[in-house]
Amino acid sequence: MRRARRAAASARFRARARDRACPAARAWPAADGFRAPSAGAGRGSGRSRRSTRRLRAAPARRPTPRPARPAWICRCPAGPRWRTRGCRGPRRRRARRPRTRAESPPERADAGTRTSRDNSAMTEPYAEALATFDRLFDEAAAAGEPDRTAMVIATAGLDGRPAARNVLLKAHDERGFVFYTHLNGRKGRELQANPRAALLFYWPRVREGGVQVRIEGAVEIVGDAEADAYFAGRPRLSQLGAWASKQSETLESREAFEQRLAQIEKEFEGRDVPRPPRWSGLRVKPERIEFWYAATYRLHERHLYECDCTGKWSKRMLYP
Ligand SMILES: Cc1cc2nc3c(=O)[nH]c(=O)nc-3n(C[C@H](O)[C@H](O)[C@H](O)COP(=O)(O)O)c2cc1C
Ligand code: PXP
Repeated sequence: MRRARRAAASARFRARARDRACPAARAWPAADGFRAPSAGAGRGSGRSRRSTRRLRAAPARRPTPRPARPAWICRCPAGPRWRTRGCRGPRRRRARRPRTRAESPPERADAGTRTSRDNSAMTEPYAEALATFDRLFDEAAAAGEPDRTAMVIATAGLDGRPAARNVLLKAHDERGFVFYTHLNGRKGRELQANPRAALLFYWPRVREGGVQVRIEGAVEIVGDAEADAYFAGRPRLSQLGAWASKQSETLESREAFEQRLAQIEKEFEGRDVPRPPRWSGLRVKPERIEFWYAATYRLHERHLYECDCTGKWSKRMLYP
């Protein structure tokens, strides 16, 4: 009896400690896993979290696992508590642009994935880096890059083994660079354990010989409202696919996936498809942004913007 009371008190203490911890870490939804909507589960348009929950077969609820101690120092206000003290395809003729980096970005209605901009919240070099990204992003569209939003994201779990794969940039602003994925997949699991990532864009058609952009930073999950809004705008089949895919798990056969998809299609027939609870957006909050401009004879130009541990941004050039 006394042991049970002690265990309950200790669980409460752990939960309080977790709630005080880094918001980036605590915001991950419970890893209670993907559950296909069960037969006879909740009906109705069902966008709310509550109805989403009803769609899942009732699993034994496990508490949100406390993320393993990240091997980095969190800079958020709550962070200190977590510190562990520790020639490239057909060439198109393009008008030559002067390579002035500091000009302001063109204002365009079709600003791609760009969302808000609030210079007041940014220190000057960071604002300049984001403006440069915006300008190059526009140039990538004008130059006919097949998909300027494709970026490689590199992660490493606690075993330190790096892994890289492509994802699509869906939003970017001063808060960071957002993509969407399954949180249960390899990248999702690695980022939960070690919420840091590196992003890489390569636009070979931009400027004279191509541009590379490297972004590194901490990763946080986007809010439910933001993820719901993005998910609601996806094609229905993509929405159903998000339910059907147990991303990164072994798939016995393509038929098994198709059957699963058909079953889920039936389940949601005649109603909206809610966002699966473990499918969401992840935002990489830049701490380093490097622009690499190709030059002949490998005499490239590299401009690095970085943030120190006090949040102050600076800029310097690097040898190629
Ligand atoms: C161009 C391209 C874009 C992709 N975009 C995404 C994406 O936005 N989200 C995603 O989860 N997977 C995307 N994928 C698939 C991933 O590269 C990867 O195969 C998948 O996310 C599983 O990765 P993981 O096992 O490391 O979690 C994309 C693949 C390509 C080739
Ligand atoms: C598995 C997966 N999820 C999400 C995305 C994000 O893109 P979209 O929302 O446009 O499907 C992609 C893009 O390839 C993807 O492959």
